Formats: sequence, C-alpha cells, structure tokens
Amino acid sequence: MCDARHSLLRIVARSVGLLSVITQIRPVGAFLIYGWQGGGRSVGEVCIVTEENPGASAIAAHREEIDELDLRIIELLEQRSQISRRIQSLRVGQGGTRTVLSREMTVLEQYTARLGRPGAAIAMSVLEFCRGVRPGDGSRRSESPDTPAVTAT
Ligand SMILES: O=C(O)C(=O)C[C@]1(C(=O)O)C=C[C@@H](O)C=C1
Repeated sequence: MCDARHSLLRIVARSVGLLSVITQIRPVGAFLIYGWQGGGRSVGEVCIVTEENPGASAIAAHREEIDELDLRIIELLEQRSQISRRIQSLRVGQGGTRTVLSREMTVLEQYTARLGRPGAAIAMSVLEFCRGVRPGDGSRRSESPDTPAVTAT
C-alpha cells in the first residue's frame, strides 16, 4: 500500500511538471485526493493550485519593459534640458530673451503632429521642464537668481 501511494505521488509530480510545461501555468501546489477501489486499484485525482492570476507574470515582465523605457525617457529629458539651458544661456548672454515663443510653437507642433492632443500636453511639460521658467510668469526652477527671466516676443 505504501508503494502504491509513492508511485501515485510520482505520477502526480510528473503530471504537474508536464502540465506546467504544456500550459505555462505555475503551480504553487497540488493536492492529491486518492482512494482505493475494488481489486486493490488506486484512484487518484489531482487538484493543481495555480497563481490567482496566471497572467500576473506576463504583466510583471511588461512592467519591467515600461520601467526601462521610462528610465530612458527620463534620461533623454535630462539630456534635452541640458542642451535647452545651454541655448538659453547663450541667447541671454547675447542680450536675447530666455524663451522664444515661435520656437516653442514649432516644438509643440512636432509633438502634436505625431501624438495628437495628448502630444500638446506632453510638449508643454517638456518645455516647462527644460526652460525652467514659464513664459510670462518669470518663475524659475533652478536658474541662478541673478539671471533675469525674460519673456519672448
Ligand atoms: O530652441 C531654443 O531656442 C531653446 O531655447 C530651447 C527651448 C526648448 O527647450 O525647446 C527652450 C526655450 C525656448 O523658449 C524655446 C525652446
């Protein structure tokens, strides 16, 4: 009887392994319900316990992809901001304005053409992040206080 139980457990273990390979499920456990029927033959039923949401691992993998993309976007924004500030400093150094509305319109159009309405909001945020000042309000994010914030024409 002990032998029969062990061989049944082995079959169950194999079945669970096989099932998980075939169906890509991740068993977190398996119940074995078994008994005996006439002639000493065992009958068994396997109840496989899987993750609550079998798609959870796929979602986690895609989230990793998104995290990597977000990191790249953040790095690009930092890079863009550095270049933008360099341009602004050069312009201010030449007696010009810190911001140039016509150029901002061109940037805005590029985002909108490609991304539609949400593109406009993204462009505005990108510009705000890069210029450090909002046209008209003179506020600044991190520029030195002795540099006047000049609104473009
Ligand atoms: O292209 C410029 O002239 C910039 O100063 C860069 C930039 C930008 O970040 O895109 C920033 C401020 C200006 O108002 C316009 C555009």
